[in-house]
Amino acid sequence: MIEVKALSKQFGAQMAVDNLSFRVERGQFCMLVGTSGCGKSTTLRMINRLIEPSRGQILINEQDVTRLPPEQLRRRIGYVIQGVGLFPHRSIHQNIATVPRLLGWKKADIDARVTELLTLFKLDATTFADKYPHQLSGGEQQRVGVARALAARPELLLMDEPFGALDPLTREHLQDELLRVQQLLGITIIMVTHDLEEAVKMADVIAVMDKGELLQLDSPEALLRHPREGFVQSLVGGLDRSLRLLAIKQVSQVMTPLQQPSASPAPTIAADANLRDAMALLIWEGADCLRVVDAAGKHLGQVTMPDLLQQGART
Ligand SMILES: Nc1ncnc2c1ncn2[C@@H]1O[C@H](COP(=O)(O)OP(=O)(O)OP(=O)(O)O)[C@@H](O)[C@H]1O
Repeated sequence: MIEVKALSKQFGAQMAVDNLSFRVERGQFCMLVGTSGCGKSTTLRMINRLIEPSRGQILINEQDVTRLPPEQLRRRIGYVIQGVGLFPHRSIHQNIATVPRLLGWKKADIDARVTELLTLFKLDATTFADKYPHQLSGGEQQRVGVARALAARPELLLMDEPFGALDPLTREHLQDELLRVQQLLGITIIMVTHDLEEAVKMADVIAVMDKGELLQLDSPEALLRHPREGFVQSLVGGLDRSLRLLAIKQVSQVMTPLQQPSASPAPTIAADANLRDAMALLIWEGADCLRVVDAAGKHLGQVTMPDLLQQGART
């Protein structure tokens, strides 16, 4: 869906991005990770032409967008940055309506879209539409920032450390929201983060960059199990690699049929919990088996300590 070919950006003598090539399919969530200054933001900003590439091509649906007028291109691409960048003197409604208005949508369509997006992000439309950004919490502002970026149904959403300034709980909550919305809308996302945890949790593919170059592009599991020697290995290869592997799978993916109930009933865990949480619960409860339940509390199966040890092991 989006393909970057031999993309480079030179600032004076410095190669901020050096001969970068990668492809992200429609509906995929791609994370760009790497240390500070490795060229992640520059890459993102070349895709929506806030920065002009020195060399290379960017194809969206096979069309070379480096030849399109930047304003026209940016209306097809949503962009969310850390700290949101909402217009302070415009209401939440006006903020979200920005691009649809530029595109000349009818008022009724704009109103309906604003309400739809606020509802999607669990913000009550009657309460929030007429508020101003300073009347919202950081987490609410960030949700509005994402809603605004999605307003005109862009084919691609670019996000530059969108949750970087939030406290850990709000951050986790918004990560879950974004994943839910992404799955619902099937939108393609490229997001920059310096947080490997966030990348592993959310991405279909992770692109690891260092000094302007792409070192590895892989699924979270492949990256954790087979990191390229050198920088990628030092980035992902800590002792907690096994726990990160557990964090990317859901309990429902590894559960087995429930055995006969034992004398002391096993603790329960939700089918959509991840395996790291299951491991934590087993340790905390001093148990060796958990019963897996759905949202209604119905028993679906079980996971055991040996199942989890196997999933987190080097293979
Ligand atoms: N407008 C500019 N003029 C000159 N150099 C720049 C400019 N923008 C970025 N750079 C340099 O290019 C390199 C890559 O910057 P970039 O912002 O893309 O890195 P990053 O990986 O996003 O870093 P961070 O995680 O700290 O945001 C850095 O060395 C930076 O100093």
